[in-house]
Amino acid sequence: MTINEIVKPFTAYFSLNNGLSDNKPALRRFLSQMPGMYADDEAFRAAIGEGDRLAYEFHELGIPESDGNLAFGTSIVYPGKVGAEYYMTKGHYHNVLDTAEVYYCIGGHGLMLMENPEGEWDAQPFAPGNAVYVPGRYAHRSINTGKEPLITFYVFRADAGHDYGTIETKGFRKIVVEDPDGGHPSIVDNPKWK
Ligand SMILES: O=P(O)(O)OC[C@H]1O[C@H](O)[C@H](O)[C@@H](O)[C@@H]1O
Ligand SMILES: [Fe+2]
Repeated sequence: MTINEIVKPFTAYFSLNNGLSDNKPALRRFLSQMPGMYADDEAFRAAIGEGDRLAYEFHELGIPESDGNLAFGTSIVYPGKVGAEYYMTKGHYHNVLDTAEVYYCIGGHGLMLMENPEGEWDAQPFAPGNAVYVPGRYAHRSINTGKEPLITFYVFRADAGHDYGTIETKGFRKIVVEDPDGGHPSIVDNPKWK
């Protein structure tokens, strides 16, 4: 570790009400930044046509990406759907594939959808108080299946990096859609999965 990578003790504030921090501006992801990621292209075009929507935002504090450091912050996925598919993050693998991550749910309801290159997949429930463990080798995507913002606090080793390309190309095996009878979330095969 070089001298400018030494982090001094500090405290960051994240609101328990909306997940936002005043330490650093959040990085915002609008629907238009996720072309092709939702299953229903027509519904996606229609959604963008009505004016772009903020799908999620997250705080990345800029901790040096070196071994021994921890990256942490909040992620806020807003309620909404593209067609029947709930708003979600892009999702990613870690560049250092065997890096795990913990997400602690502060507010809202949803699912953490995961899959690994071995073909296993899983979905764990986000509800206030739940800490979801994402093991190494699992790509992960947060999905808001509720009516309130889904707010999570995450921690992972800072040198893990993000691999977005694999998911952008292949997609996840599963998608989470609102069931037409009853409005409950259901996990179904992704018709676009490659
Ligand atoms: O990176 P995305 O898949 O777009 O998700 C947004 C963010 O979600 C979480 O907060 C992760 O811990 C971040 O590392 C990630 O960048
Ligand atoms: Fe991650």
